Amino acid sequence: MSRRRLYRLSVTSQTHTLFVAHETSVILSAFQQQKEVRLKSSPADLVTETDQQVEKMLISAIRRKYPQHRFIGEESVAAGEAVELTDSPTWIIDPIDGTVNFVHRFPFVAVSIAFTVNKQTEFGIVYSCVEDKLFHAQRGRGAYLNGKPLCSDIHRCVVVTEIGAESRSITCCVLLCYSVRALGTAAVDMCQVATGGADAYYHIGMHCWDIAASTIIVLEAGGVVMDTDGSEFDMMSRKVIAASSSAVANGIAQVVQAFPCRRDNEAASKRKCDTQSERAVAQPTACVLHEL
Ligand SMILES: O=P(O)(O)OC(CO)CO
Ligand SMILES: [Mg+2]
Ligand SMILES: [Mg+2]
Repeated sequence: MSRRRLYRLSVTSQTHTLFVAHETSVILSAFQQQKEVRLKSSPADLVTETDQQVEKMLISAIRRKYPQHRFIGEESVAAGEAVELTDSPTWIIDPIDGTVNFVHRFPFVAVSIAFTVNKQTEFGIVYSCVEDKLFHAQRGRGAYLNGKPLCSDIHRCVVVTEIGAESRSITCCVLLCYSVRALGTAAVDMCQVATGGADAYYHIGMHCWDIAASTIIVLEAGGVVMDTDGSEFDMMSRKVIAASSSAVANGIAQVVQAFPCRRDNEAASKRKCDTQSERAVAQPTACVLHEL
């Protein structure tokens, strides 16, 4: 199957073409290779050369075309850039969503790209590279998987979330629903809701680059996105429920237990904890390396 996919997306009245083929071929060719792994904010927050390389490639390709646009990129933020979502056209990029999967060759890794103007998401792209599944949505124009329209018409009561250091509320949903799944990539988890493969996704602790693109894909597929407390979704809050209907989303909001979580756009000085961890453990761990 050809992995060269071409997007034609209308951005602020201009039609432009965005190739993601080259960037994703970099991920696929590195997928089976040995990787040098570094830790960021915690032992489960990994980064590889490929994450950094793909983010640089994407940003420089987009910047050549749109020099005035702004960027929020996961690895640029890890390198010290501030997270600032303004009214200016802004690209929110997660070069590899599912880096732990990528390191372990668990075949769910995605490139996630969202584009916002006036803080509103205009379009989102999630490319699940190994599956060769390309999700995209544009505001008001629907959501698509490999070019075919998506709708969220299925109620199978399967919920996706992620189980990690900051995922303290999983047990409440296990008791509530039929079954819980975790694919290791928030972007692909949420796209499962858009396809109807799962009824809902919820999480506290993901970042804007993990969920920005898949949020508009869920909405354009007919789904619902809200804060885990049932209030309006806030891209910077790091709290999200995505569901096939308001009833399902509200049901989850009623049982999710809140816990403190720093906003993405909190001042860098207040994110001291992450920075200290990065300095302390900037080398591979044995538990990761024995798999390589
Ligand atoms: O692999 P990443 O980009 O760190 O994202 C993880 C969550 O932090 C999976 O969604
Ligand atoms: Mg991510
Ligand atoms: Mg990532």
